[in-house]
Amino acid sequence: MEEPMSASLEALSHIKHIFLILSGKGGVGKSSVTTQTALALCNFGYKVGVLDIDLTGPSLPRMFGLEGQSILQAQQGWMPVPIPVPDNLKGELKVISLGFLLDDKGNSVVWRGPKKASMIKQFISSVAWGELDYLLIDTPPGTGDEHISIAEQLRWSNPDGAIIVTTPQSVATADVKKEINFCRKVELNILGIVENMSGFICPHCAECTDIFSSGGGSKLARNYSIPYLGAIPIDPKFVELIENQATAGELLVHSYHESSIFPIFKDILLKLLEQQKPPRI
Ligand SMILES: Nc1ncnc2c1ncn2[C@@H]1O[C@H](COP(=O)(O)OP(=O)(O)OP(=O)(O)O)[C@@H](O)[C@H]1O
Ligand code: SF4
Repeated sequence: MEEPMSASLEALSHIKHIFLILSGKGGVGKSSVTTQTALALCNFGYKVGVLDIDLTGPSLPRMFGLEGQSILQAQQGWMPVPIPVPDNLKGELKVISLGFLLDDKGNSVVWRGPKKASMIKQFISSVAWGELDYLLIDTPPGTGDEHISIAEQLRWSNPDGAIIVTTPQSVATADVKKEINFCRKVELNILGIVENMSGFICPHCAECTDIFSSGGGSKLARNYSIPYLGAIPIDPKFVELIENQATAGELLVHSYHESSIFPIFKDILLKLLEQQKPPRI
């Protein structure tokens, strides 16, 4: 067995809980679920850090309305980009993403495995998060180099586990099962499955209608003996809130709690918190 990674352990030593967010396929809403988990936890008054290890397509700067921001290098390490939260929220939010380090902020990188591994190692060992209640790690789709690296980096850090995001259409595919098998292979606890884009919230009357099949997520969870955390419908208002940040400068964090998706997500979060391990510190 490898030696414990002391730099990683030290950097994460003031963090109570660590969640990873995984999906078998791209575009199922993994980054949206990461974003909503962070916002909902912040609404509950927690200190939250978000680490984006999707190196080839970092989308969190856009989701949080932070495009164009940069990471500062301080004596303690890389300083995460803080999100200004409204006064009525007691929580804190900060983000680290490769997107903040790229010269052309809209750009992405094409790196081989060792370079990705080295970047992830640096993200885990060199960020000065300070005290956090939760660190959320958004991963790329599938089970590639980034997943192997992060599992290795967190091996001695006792993360709470992974949230697996799927859609009703992709729930039956081999991709989700691969994700479950990956977690079992690297001994990463599975906190539960979230079914995203499950039904559609009408922007006129807020009625939720099932467009595709539903219930696949809960069936899959039952089959694999994994907790089912719940379903999030497609909410055009949520997309609008994300897009508005760029045009109106109205950050998602200020208006998320007013969206119809927030009460739904709050229930998912409560179920998720039931699955978490005792605090690491
Ligand atoms: N529940 C939802 N309601 C409305 N829009 C959603 C919902 N979930 C995700 N979306 C939208 O779908 C698009 C894809 O979502 P997202 O970027 O979160 O997926 P992803 O799985 O992280 O993709 P990738 O891993 O390929 O980057 C985004 O534009 C997002 O705003
Ligand atoms: S969902 Fe039904 S009630 Fe709502 S606007 Fe559409 S048609 Fe009308």
